[in-house]
Amino acid sequence: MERPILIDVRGLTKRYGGRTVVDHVDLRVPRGAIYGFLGPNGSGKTTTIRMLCGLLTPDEGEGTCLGFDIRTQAREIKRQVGYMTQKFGLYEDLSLEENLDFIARVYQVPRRRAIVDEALAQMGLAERRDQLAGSLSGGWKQRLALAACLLHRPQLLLLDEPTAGVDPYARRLFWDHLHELAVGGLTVLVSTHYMDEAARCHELAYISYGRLLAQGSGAELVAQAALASAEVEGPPEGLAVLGRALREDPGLRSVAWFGATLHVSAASSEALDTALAGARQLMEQHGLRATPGAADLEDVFIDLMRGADDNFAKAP
Ligand SMILES: Nc1ncnc2c1ncn2[C@@H]1O[C@H](COP(=O)(O)OP(=O)(O)OP(=O)(O)O)[C@@H](O)[C@H]1O
Repeated sequence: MERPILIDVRGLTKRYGGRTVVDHVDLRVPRGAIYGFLGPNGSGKTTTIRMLCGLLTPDEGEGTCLGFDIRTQAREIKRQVGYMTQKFGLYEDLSLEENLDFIARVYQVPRRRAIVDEALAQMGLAERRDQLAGSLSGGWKQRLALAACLLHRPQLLLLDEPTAGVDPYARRLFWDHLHELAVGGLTVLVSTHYMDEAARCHELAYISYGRLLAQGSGAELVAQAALASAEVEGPPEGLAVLGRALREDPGLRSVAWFGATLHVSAASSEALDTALAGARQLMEQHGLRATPGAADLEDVFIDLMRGADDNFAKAP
């Protein structure tokens, strides 16, 4: 069964001082989706997310979020949105329970005490309820922040780089929790720079210089990009020499160390073969071997980033 569309917008555009920072973006997000926004710093991810949920009015474009008009019904949308910003916005010198209780009061959450208890239990924070928020590690702070923005039972959750600087295990727990919430019908828009997080999203949008360059599931984006890849193995000194040589080759899209191997990708298998054939002598000299590899999301995003046209630079 097709899931209902929760966000449906067309032509979203935002300009600041003559610069178009979001440029005619179209998006459809189904209910219960975890939708990831990727793109370089300053590419317009946060601005797009804020326009989608009524926090910012677009200069052009139209559409609905949660069935409400993003231009005229922003107030109704905001009531049903939970927003977790990049900075920890809770009170460090209040306990976990006091923080949640305070937020619940601000939102006038009914059955406040029961809801706060439930939130502490759900996030595995109950045992730490009396601990000061300022004494939590990064991963626990993120969990507390997530608990806080869910207290008023939003339909849509906006997460702006929610786990920056958090260790992989805490990140995994955080994401497992997001998936459980999504199964329950919550829709999540999340911006991230982490490839492992991108891979955990149901759908992705890649934005560069305000333009939506690619959209789809991780597997679809990898297939659409149709990059050809190879892994080169051998002595590290040889790989370093080869890496420097291949980075000068305009036929290649990326050359990067993956552990003890060099990962090379190109727009087509012909381009990859040509580049490796050109380096054959160097590879033989250093005892290096190339085997076919698989392009991944990181290759696709690096490729999109390098191919993007800097329309910001062209602004008057
Ligand atoms: N209120 C504002 N006034 C002027 N320029 C702004 C304003 N808000 C954002 N911008 C500019 O718009 C562009 C897009 O910013 P945005 O925060 O949406 O990018 P982002 O992709 O979320 O970046 P990051 O990954 O660094 O968080 C940037 O160049 C930024 O400087």
